[in-house]
Amino acid sequence: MTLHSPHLEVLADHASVAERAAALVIARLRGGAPVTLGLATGATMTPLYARLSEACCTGAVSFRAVTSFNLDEHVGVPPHEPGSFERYMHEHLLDHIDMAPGHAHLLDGMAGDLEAEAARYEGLIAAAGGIDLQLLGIGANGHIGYNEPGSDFASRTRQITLDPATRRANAASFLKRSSPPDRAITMGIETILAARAIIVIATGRAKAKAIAAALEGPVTTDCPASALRMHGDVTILCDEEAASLLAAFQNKVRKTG
Ligand SMILES: O=P(O)(O)OC[C@H]1O[C@](O)(CO)[C@@H](O)[C@@H]1O
Repeated sequence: MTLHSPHLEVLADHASVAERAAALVIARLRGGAPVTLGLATGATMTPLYARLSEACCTGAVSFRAVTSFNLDEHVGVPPHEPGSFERYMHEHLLDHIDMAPGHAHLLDGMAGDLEAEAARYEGLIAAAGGIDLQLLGIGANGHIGYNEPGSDFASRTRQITLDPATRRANAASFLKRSSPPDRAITMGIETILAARAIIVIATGRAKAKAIAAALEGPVTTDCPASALRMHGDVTILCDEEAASLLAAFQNKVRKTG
């Protein structure tokens, strides 16, 4: 197995990380050639999507030639309900940009046959020629998409049972339910690693352990994000809190401090 060192950028705070990520996405879309994006959800992504929406509004970027595939969706949560990733995507990005109708693909967590839904999605990604640029967040337990610890690095899109820690982290998004959903459908780790380039964004102290394990710990299914070191084109954008447990960051701070 060949391992790579992701390109790491540590920025002051969440706003600077979102600004930098937006600049990278906008640079990729400039010129108007067709681009297939992989999209993530979650609190980390919200300021990035706000900047991309704003940039589209002012004409600084267009999504007309973009096709997108979202990473994951909760099972059994209808699209209109709070906590649905489909609802999140409409609220934060899709309703504010000029993407062509039908070009934004989302997993259907309400599908009766989730295996067929996963196969449909993999087929659509393949038919689109694969993903050019995948945006990723990271869970506090190191998950990417909803590939929880223990997920096979050779996994493709499938149904997964969420960790109790992930369900606790999700609780605030599902206040109208007696408990957050226990299952999701997610692109697999191999599906994610098939993207031609990947940008990971991580902010806040709660992500520091996962970032340190992903970049400096062993490459192991115990930390799904460590699989990113098997990919040759990964950029990690962190704020100082998320980078705080990285030896590489601590050494730099010691030298410049
Ligand atoms: O940005 P958050 O809300 O901390 O979530 C972290 C990651 O976990 C997920 O919720 C699971 O896919 C992603 O949407 C997100 O990138």
